[in-house]
Amino acid sequence: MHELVLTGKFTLKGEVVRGSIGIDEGRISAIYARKIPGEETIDLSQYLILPGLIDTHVHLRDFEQKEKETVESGTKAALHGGITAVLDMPNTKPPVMDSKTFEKRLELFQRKAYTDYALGFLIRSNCEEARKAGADFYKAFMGASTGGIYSGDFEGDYACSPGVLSVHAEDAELIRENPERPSRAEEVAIKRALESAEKLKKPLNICHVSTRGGIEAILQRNLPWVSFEVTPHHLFLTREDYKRNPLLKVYPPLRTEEHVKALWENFSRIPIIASDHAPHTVEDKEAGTAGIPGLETEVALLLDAANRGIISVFDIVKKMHDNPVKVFGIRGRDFAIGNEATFTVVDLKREWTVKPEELYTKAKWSPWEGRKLKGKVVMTILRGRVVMEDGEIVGKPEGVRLNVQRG
Ligand SMILES: NC(=O)N[C@@H](CC(=O)O)C(=O)O
Ligand SMILES: [Zn+2]
Ligand SMILES: [Zn+2]
Repeated sequence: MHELVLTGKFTLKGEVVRGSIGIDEGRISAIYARKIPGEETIDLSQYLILPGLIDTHVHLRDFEQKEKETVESGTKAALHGGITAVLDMPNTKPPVMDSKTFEKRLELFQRKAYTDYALGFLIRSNCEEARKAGADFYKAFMGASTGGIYSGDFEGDYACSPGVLSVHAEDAELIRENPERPSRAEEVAIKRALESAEKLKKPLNICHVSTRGGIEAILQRNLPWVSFEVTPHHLFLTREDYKRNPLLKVYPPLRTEEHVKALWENFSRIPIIASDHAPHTVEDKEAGTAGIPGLETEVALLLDAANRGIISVFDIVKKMHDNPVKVFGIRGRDFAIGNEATFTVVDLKREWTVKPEELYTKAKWSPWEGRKLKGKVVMTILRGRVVMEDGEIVGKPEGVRLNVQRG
């Protein structure tokens, strides 16, 4: 008799299977295409059980920017949005650029994280410290974004990275000369990053790709050790939305229809969808800071797109679970016997309207305020424990550090 049994439909190797998942001590102990007895059974037959989704690009701020977001508020927002693990970006205040600050951030997450987590380290001519920190992944900026830190020698920083390097690819010179950050600032930076990747043959993950030239350059080069992310805002919004709502200022900027079309033309070859959850207070946004919150809407936007037939639920699993696991070397998270019983449960039929007051993020605004979406995350399960149900966070901060192959 299993401690817990989930009954319902779940995705398994590209199929939707109706059956039961047996869970013991937080791990998957059985997967059956029929009902099985359990001390406790949760009937999820109306829903679809996905492997615990992972967001590889979030800014949880905290430290000296608690008013923008804290690890607590940001990871609660993640659970609310069906995200079971976050990769935390190091452009914090102070930035995570030395091993002491890295240790401090690790200790903060151990106390406050409601989701599992992997922590980043910002590389900029600090190779020694990067090695000492033993971070879960590394981050470099080729041009200034929030926090203003960027590499003087990107290739040198990339060469030094002890693990997977995520990169913000906008050319420093071009964005200095053109503050509106034209698409060529991204395209030039991506091409330069690909030159370095060709030479160094080390894992590189290009963040928030937003342009035709950018995505086509990566796909043409087709280097197996280069992956990339696309955000929901660059898929579902355009420059026209920004003209109507200045809060939608973000780096890289929202693009014209032409670029958005290129992302959709190549959608099947996008490895990772990540939110780039970049919370700022409304005051800061009105003062012109760049960044868009996305943790609590990203999965629902994709479910809504699945209901409209433009993507499939398997795309969500591939781009928010399977590929993040592969690219960042995350262990123990695959949907298989013996692995962690961590799931994102969705109701594909649920229609709802995005309301700022229902958000857990401190950034109490969303580009999709008032938007009616079909598809919602209804439950998040972490190692066999229900931690979010129908919008309520019912767990405690029991997130753990992801087991990644460390640099
Ligand atoms: N994307 C943004 O516009 N801002 C991000 C930084 C980043 O991802 O470049 C932030 O931290 O605010
Ligand atoms: Zn960035
Ligand atoms: Zn970012």
